[in-house]
Amino acid sequence: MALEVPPEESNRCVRGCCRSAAIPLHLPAASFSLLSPIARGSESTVYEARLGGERAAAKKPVLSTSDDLDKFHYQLQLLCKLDHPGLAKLIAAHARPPNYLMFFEFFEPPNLADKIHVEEWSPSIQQVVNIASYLAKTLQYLQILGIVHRDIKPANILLDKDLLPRLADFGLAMYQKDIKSISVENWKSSGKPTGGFYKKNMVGTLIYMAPEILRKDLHTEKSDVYSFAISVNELLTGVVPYTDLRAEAQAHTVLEMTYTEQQLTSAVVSQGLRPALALPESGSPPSFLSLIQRCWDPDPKQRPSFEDIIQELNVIQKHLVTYSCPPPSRSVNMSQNGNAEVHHYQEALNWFNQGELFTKKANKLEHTVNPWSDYFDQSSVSMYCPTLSWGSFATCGRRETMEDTHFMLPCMSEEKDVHSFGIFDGHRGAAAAEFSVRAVPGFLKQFGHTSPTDALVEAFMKSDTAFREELIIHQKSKRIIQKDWHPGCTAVTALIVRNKLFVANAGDCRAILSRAGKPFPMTRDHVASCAKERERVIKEGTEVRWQIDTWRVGAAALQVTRSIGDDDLKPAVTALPEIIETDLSTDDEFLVMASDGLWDVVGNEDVLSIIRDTVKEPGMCSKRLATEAASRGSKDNITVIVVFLRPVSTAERIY
Ligand SMILES: Nc1ncnc2c1ncn2[C@@H]1O[C@H](COP(=O)(O)OP(=O)(O)OP(=O)(O)O)[C@@H](O)[C@H]1O
Ligand SMILES: [Mn+2]
Ligand SMILES: [Mn+2]
Repeated sequence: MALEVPPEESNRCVRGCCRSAAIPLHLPAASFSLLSPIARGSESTVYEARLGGERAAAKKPVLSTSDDLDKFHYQLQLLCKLDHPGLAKLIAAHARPPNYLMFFEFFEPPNLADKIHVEEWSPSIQQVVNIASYLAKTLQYLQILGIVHRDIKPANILLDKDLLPRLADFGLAMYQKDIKSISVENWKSSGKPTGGFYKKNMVGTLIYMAPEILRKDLHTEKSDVYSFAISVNELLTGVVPYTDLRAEAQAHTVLEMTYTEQQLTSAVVSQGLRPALALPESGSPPSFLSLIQRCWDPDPKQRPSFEDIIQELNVIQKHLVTYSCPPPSRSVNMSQNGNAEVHHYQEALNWFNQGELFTKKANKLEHTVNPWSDYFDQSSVSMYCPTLSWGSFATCGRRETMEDTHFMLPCMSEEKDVHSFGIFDGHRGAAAAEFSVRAVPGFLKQFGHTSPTDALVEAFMKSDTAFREELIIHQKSKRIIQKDWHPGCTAVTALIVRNKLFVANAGDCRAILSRAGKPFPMTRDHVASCAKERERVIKEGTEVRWQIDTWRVGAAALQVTRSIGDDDLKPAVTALPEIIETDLSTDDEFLVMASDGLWDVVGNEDVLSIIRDTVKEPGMCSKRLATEAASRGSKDNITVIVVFLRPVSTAERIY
């Protein structure tokens, strides 16, 4: 049932200052009923209401002084002028004594603040960017009308069915022209923590206030830009601003003292304190993080406008779409099908192709047909010969994008006794992992005339340099817009030559052998929490700091200490692999290689016993391990390769 709107001349508030042609301003009492309260604020109570048979939200302000009444009329006038899909729309009002009420479109709770902190919703990067972009468009609409909102925070952002943001609470909104000077006192009176989430001694809205406001300067749309950035970062980190601070000196002081408003104010104003920015490892593109930082610049003039923000977010959105999840297990058997399978990954820059091209470009002449064929003494007839079967499984897991890649290159030589398998776990995008999955095996083949160890070292080092050079070329040619983008990947590669197994590792992927029924590690994790690695990185001139929960390397706060790519952290975060070599014997049942998505939640012993309980088919075993990791709560991409090293009996295969 539609609400009837009286003719415009008579559709006015009691004072006559608020008018509308579309929104009824003095509803008959019988047309609405207030149900239960949704929220009780310092200045109003919001009720769920029925209005003309529809659900609505009714905001009933606390009106104790004539000043409050003036504000009500100001707000109503302003709301009558607004119509935008990003707003919680005013649908009716009752602007006559004794009942002053505003009715809004109803949005199912929770609001964005409760969604993050009560429901503990952790949105994907795409969702965060979408919300930010939508919100920026709404704020640009307000800015064009000359309106500043002045109370942007997650508690004032409602969510529609599609989880798109609807900006609410125009209690502090003003026309820019009406703003003379706003004192901190005005702000405080409106501030209210949402639920019990803010630290007791912290005033709600204070944490979203730009330094110039805290200094009692004028509020401009750039102050809204600041609050926008604080809110977006809160969404990205899931952390209420300033309740979790990095181990920086200034932050320490604030943490250890009782957090008073004045102290926070002065830290924000004079020391440039800001909430902890999301880590690049969370998967946030560096360009997104840099945008947030520029939006909370101390100087309002340096902050981008909403128009700039919208444009930058557009580019980021496009980039995120390009790196969406490729179908799992796509790269399986690529050695046999060659280029045929490459095309599934359509994008401006195909890093798979780039990696493959590079190895061809680098060495057209010499391509070892039978790598390592004469490296081993042919005469030893009694030499043990493992019988291989292999399989893999790769999944995005809970992540939106797939940044793991892997290759399986069984029987890489004609003599059928040379095999190679590799996993690459990308960070800061999938580019390095996609490049390396082609480059590493490509280079490996070329070094068949050297020792397997040298070949592995060369393959890693060459892939690393080639990738970083390629990235720079594309940055120069403007095919990549982001200057500060330094993707990388960890890498593990196994090379089996007859009875010898070599595993090269850089980073935190892992390979273990099941040897005589016990796990036999073939890799060591290269992470900053390992003292030896930490010392090495520091010696190479890059800083390692304890941040949030662990040791992290450099400004990028990387947890791994070796990788391919990560140009900004070279040479400390080296691509030089650590190689472990062993002779295979009848004791060796199988080899398991996986990205850290598995090892984070499933230990070495568990991996062995899970395989023992699974049908002896390597693909099934891989899938079982990945599924187990997902069910144990792994938040990462998961890639598993299982290689059986002994003939698997039919009986074992079935049971
Ligand atoms: N249209 C709506 N639909 C559903 N819930 C709403 C709606 N409008 C407001 N709410 C809920 O009521 C809460 C308070 O609303 P609002 O922010 O407008 O009131 P306020 O008194 O100005 O609050 P504050 O003290 O934050 O200034 C919101 O955080 C939201 O949870
Ligand atoms: Mn509010
Ligand atoms: Mn308010």
